[in-house]
Amino acid sequence: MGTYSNIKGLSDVDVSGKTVLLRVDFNSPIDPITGAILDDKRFREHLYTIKALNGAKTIIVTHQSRPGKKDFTSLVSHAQRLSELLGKEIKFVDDIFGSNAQDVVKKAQIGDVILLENVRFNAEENLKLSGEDSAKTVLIKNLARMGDIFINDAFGTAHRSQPTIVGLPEVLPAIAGLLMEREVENLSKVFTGAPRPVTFILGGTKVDDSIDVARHVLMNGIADYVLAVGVVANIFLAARDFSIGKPSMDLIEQLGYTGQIDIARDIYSRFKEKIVMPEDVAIRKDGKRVEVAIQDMPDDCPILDISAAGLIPCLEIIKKSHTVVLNGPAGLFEEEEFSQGTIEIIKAASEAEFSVVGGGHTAAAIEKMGYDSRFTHISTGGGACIEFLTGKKLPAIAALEKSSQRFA
Ligand SMILES: Nc1ncnc2c1ncn2[C@@H]1O[C@H](COP(=O)(O)OP(=O)(O)O)[C@@H](O)[C@H]1O
Ligand SMILES: O=C(OP(=O)(O)O)[C@H](O)COP(=O)(O)O
Repeated sequence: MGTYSNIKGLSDVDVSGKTVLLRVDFNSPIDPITGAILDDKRFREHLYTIKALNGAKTIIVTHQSRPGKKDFTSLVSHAQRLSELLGKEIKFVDDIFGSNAQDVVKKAQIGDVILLENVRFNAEENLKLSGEDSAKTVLIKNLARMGDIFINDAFGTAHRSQPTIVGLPEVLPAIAGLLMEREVENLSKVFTGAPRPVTFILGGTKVDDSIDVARHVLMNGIADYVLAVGVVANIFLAARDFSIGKPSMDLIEQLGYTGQIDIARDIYSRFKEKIVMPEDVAIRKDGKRVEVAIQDMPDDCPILDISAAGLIPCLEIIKKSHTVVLNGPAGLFEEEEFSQGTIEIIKAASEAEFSVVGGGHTAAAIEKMGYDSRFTHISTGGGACIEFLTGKKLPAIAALEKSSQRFA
């Protein structure tokens, strides 16, 4: 499979006539009252793999949310949405591996698609386990009995060392699905072979992950520039001893990222010439958007966007970049008054020869603008994408590599 030659894909293995266990990530935002699926991007992205399995019996394994959360639900609506998108009936079973599920699988015909119940309804799936320990679980032993081959297409869950992700490849020959392949190929191209200059735009609120990515890509010569925006920019501004105002400092503290300021200071001291951030910002003052230079920042207002003047150096960097990796919005874009920076950055990033996007909020902002097709790749992963970009080998990928050696 391209740069990951140790992993097999659908072009390497003939699955026709087989019973395939397909792990996808249909975890989606849902209406807490009606249970309706509010965004079906992940469904649409998995369709290519599901359609490619037309010559097999397909058993889909997925999760929705996790125990304790309001959107931890059954997959009835998911089955409905998948049927609509696929244009054929999906057999939903309100069971994971019990006799009911085993029965439906036994009776299924080639071309049938079965969706099992939310796999996180089984307590074992919520454990963080090694591949070996996962293989010993009741869940994996029983799921494995139902299929001939395992296909992992769940890139969004690739950073979780959970039984269906790392255990099924231990006990069944495992390959990557088409979405997993596309994600891994595009995201690894960011590290090697991407046209330079390469710029990472890191925003949003996941500061610890973003700082990790910045460190990895700067230390390893992967990025020519890091453009910090959103709360990540506020951290770097604070690290440079600018006063960012009490509300923005309070938010950093609430998010538990105060310690990241020192880490940002260290990175900035080493890579000053490569790290850019807006030094002119938009704040909320007396309920309205006001633009100020960071030196004139009042102490009682939050920084919520980049100002028009602050955008100029940011857009300059993006315009001269041939590769742009965009992860996290540049401000409180949900409020129109503070969406300008995010919109302008998305517009500029979409012009790059090679453009990769991570993060649910960022992808949603792009989709709302109707700009999706202008990007080379919009990842279906939030946590998985950012962890991949920190240079770590994701558990799902390590498990697929191991499986292709074991079942060579
Ligand atoms: N300066 C800011 N102050 C407060 N919130 C911000 C700021 N910049 C961005 N945000 C918020 O960050 C959130 C998204 O962050 P994150 O979850 O990290 O993005 P993604 O889902 O794309 O990875 C949005 O809700 C946005 O309003
Ligand atoms: O949506 C997901 O992660 P994401 O919100 O980081 O993209 C995945 O389905 C993983 O879910 P989890 O974070 O509950 O393990």
